[in-house]
Amino acid sequence: MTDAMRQAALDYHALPTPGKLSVELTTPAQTQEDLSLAYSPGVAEPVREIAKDPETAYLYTGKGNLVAVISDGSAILGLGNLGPLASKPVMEGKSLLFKRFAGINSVDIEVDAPSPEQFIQTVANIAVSFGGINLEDIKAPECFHIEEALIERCQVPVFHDDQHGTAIVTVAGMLNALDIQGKRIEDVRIVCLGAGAAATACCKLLLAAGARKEQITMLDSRGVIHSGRTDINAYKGEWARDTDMRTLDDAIDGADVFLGVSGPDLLSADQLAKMAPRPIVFACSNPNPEISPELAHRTRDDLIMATGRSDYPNQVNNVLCFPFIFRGALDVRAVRINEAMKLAAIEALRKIAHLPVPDAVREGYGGIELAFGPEYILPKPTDPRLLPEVAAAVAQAAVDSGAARLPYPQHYPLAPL
Ligand SMILES: NC(=O)C1=CN([C@@H]2O[C@H](COP(=O)(O)OP(=O)(O)OC[C@H]3O[C@@H](n4cnc5c(N)ncnc54)[C@H](OP(=O)(O)O)[C@@H]3O)[C@@H](O)[C@H]2O)C=CC1
Ligand SMILES: CC(=O)C(=O)O
Ligand SMILES: [Mg+2]
Repeated sequence: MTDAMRQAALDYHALPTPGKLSVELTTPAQTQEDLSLAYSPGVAEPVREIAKDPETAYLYTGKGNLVAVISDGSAILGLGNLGPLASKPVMEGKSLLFKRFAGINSVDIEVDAPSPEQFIQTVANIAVSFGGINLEDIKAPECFHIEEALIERCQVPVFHDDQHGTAIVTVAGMLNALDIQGKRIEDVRIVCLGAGAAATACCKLLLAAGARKEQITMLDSRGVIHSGRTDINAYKGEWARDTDMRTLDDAIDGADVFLGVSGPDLLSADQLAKMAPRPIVFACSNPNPEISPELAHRTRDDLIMATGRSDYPNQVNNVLCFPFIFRGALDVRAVRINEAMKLAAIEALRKIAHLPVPDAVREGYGGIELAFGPEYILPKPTDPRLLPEVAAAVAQAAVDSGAARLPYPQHYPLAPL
């Protein structure tokens, strides 16, 4: 990042007021009468109603359109465990994206918890305030138990975005990229660099989409996850292969797909050069990918290259999922976000990428041509069709799969924001 860009990023966060969010009122609060309705004595009436019937909280409070973005700061982007306070800009950023793209009110909550159990207890204790819980940037393996426990304990959808949001967008982009490269998911050899939250969920969902487990080689910071390893936890153990490969150098030879969800600059030009013809490289580590697009394109001209960033073509980033999957889930008051809802989101994302791109979207990206192909495998986050299409697909899947507590919304399809 240039010095000018770094300063612009800091200024963006500092000005015109520190941070990226504020709270606004939705009801009048000017007169004595307003105050006696908003606060004492009027506020006692909805209190009594909610005490009698908790469902009325969705009628008398903002709960139904409020998602908490919650982190312990243990895996902030690809920057590592920098603690809860340092994660706040990212969590505010996720809240910004919820509001901007799906009209969902969101608050960021950074939890300084000395143990996963205390984190779980803290989130479970406050979950009643929200329509949904978006867990963010919590490292593996703790994130798996944390999410499972919270799904069990909370009455509202709990979704670890780095696992499932990332996996949904990755699979949608991968299926489209494979089509362009003329390859079938059943046939391709996949190398996944990283064995944490994002990697595990992406590989699971790739399997659900048709990939074959024996064709996936996963690596952590110590190399290939193989059956001889005695230093791996049970989550990694699920991916252990009976193989002589030990390093990325070994694994990448002849691979069709590189999925990077690990850290910066870990795939070299030589390694990329050894991949099969027409390879697919998703270098998704943020802010710096496993290989820079410049180097990748200099190295070979037959690849499809994607990163997690907004400033290159093919952004594979969970922003394409979490605002819209929560919109659909909230609007049918889903009790959970299940596999059917994830698959519906994948299909909706894939489909939009095939449609002509609205001029307004192109203008926001410097007026460049955008059409389905190697440089455009997924819609841009600003595409106004994401909200109506993905939310509708998710809501319908929730209804059909029994996760919804309300019928398919009469006010759907939603108007673009
Ligand atoms: N584009 C997107 O939408 C998203 C991108 N990401 C990116 O994915 C990365 C991982 O995030 P997440 O899964 O949440 O974090 P986790 O902490 O859960 O996992 C990180 C994984 O990366 C591995 N790793 C670290 N360094 C290396 C290395 N040198 N070689 C191989 N593997 C390495 C770790 O290995 P070990 O297990 O040995 O410690 C671990 O398995 C981040 O860079 C993040 O920005 C994440 C979510 C969404
Ligand atoms: C995009 C995102 O959630 C991450 O890099 O962690
Ligand atoms: Mg994240």
